[in-house]
Amino acid sequence: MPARLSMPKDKLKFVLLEGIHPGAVELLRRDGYTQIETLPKALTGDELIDAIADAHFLGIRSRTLLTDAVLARAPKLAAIGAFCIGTNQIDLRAAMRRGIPVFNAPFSNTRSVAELVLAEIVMLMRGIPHKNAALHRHEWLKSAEGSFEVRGKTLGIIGYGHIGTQVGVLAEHVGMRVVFHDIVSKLSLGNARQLASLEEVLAASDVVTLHVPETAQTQWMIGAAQIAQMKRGAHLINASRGTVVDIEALSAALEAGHLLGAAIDVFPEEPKGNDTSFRSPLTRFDNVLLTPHIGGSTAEAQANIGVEVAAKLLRYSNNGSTVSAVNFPEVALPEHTGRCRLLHIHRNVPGVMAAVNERFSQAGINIAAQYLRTNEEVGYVVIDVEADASQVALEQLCSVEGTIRCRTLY
Ligand SMILES: NC(=O)c1ccc[n+]([C@@H]2O[C@H](COP(=O)([O-])OP(=O)(O)OC[C@H]3O[C@@H](n4cnc5c(N)ncnc54)[C@H](O)[C@@H]3O)[C@@H](O)[C@H]2O)c1
Ligand SMILES: O=C(O)CC[C@@H](O)C(=O)O
Repeated sequence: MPARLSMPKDKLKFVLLEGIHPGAVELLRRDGYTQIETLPKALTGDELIDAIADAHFLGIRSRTLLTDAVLARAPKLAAIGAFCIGTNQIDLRAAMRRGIPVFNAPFSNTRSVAELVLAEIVMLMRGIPHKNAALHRHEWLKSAEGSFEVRGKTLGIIGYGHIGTQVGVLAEHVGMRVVFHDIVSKLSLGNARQLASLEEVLAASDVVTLHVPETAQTQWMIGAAQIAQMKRGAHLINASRGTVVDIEALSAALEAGHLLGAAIDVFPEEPKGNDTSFRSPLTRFDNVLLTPHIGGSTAEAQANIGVEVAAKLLRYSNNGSTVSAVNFPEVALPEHTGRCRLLHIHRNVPGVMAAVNERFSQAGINIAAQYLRTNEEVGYVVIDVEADASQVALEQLCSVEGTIRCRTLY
């Protein structure tokens, strides 16, 4: 039996920004969704608000800022797909309070970032950025000065999560010693060692690479004091978030020769798209390898992310499942063939579920199945009823005090 949604699939609008992989569009179309708007870049201000005003599903990457004020202007928004790992660009709590689950791709580009970082370690240790820049200016710098093998050197990883662990494994394969710092006690892979503090890792490493998320704690966590704790002649790599490193402090350390080089993929201010120019104090340094936030931008990663996140949005739209949502109670759901499925998102306050069940009972509606998950603020209940009861059931549900959102799938 084909799915009957609260709105037919061809009335539900997807808006996909920031050049999301065409595989996502293909998957949505194959599932019967026809209203899919795509844009190659991020939007801000009125342009963003206009684009999402009547969207039911929104797909973004790292450059679209979704604040509570922006979400308030998207009253129909049912879910957000972050087609990347980081979700710091979204006010996750505000989205949750508005009944909007957010889905991401927690590891589809992990390997791509790790491979880039491994390559950067080798490039930096050999002084390649500097020599490459010189050759482009017709200067011949054939010299072994400042050029080292990575074998036997120490790599310090800050943030030993999905990416950090992969980087550590790859680095050990080329003979590096790996130490790391994480706020959580972690299982070390290979011979990696968790040191007692950030300071110890900074002091022990020939190359320091950052793989923390953007949080209040990680904002500017590498400043002048931390760089001073690094060995003279060490290298710094940042492919995490631009707000983790104080760029002025990094520039000063490069200027003073305290650091021999750096590879930076992420910046405090990044252009919204490829038609915008890039400015940074780091462009003046030959020994800094600059990349335009492409750690995760490989054909493989983008194709996988496109399909992974689109599939999560489809599952929520068609089935109600919130499994792997980053900001929402997770409800895993079986198929509901032959029945009508109602989704009810409510404030998690006493009496809501009692009111739901009482109303169904008074209206003589039999509940075939009920699934409930809550967190400290929000409850998400999914109720299956016989198809002929769907309209009455939806009316009953939507009028319960504390309701944030409700809709019917069948
Ligand atoms: N450059 C790119 O294109 C690119 C691609 C993917 C991800 N990223 C960034 O990399 C980040 C890390 O990705 P991941 O998949 O490894 O995330 P993850 O959540 O698997 O790992 C992050 C690790 O950092 C640790 N951590 C958190 N706060 C810390 C702190 N204050 N000090 C030390 N450790 C801390 C966590 O405990 C965790 O182990 C993402 O959040 C994203 O911002 C960038
Ligand atoms: O593709 C992007 O814009 C972000 C990539 C990366 O920073 C991520 O968080 O996955």
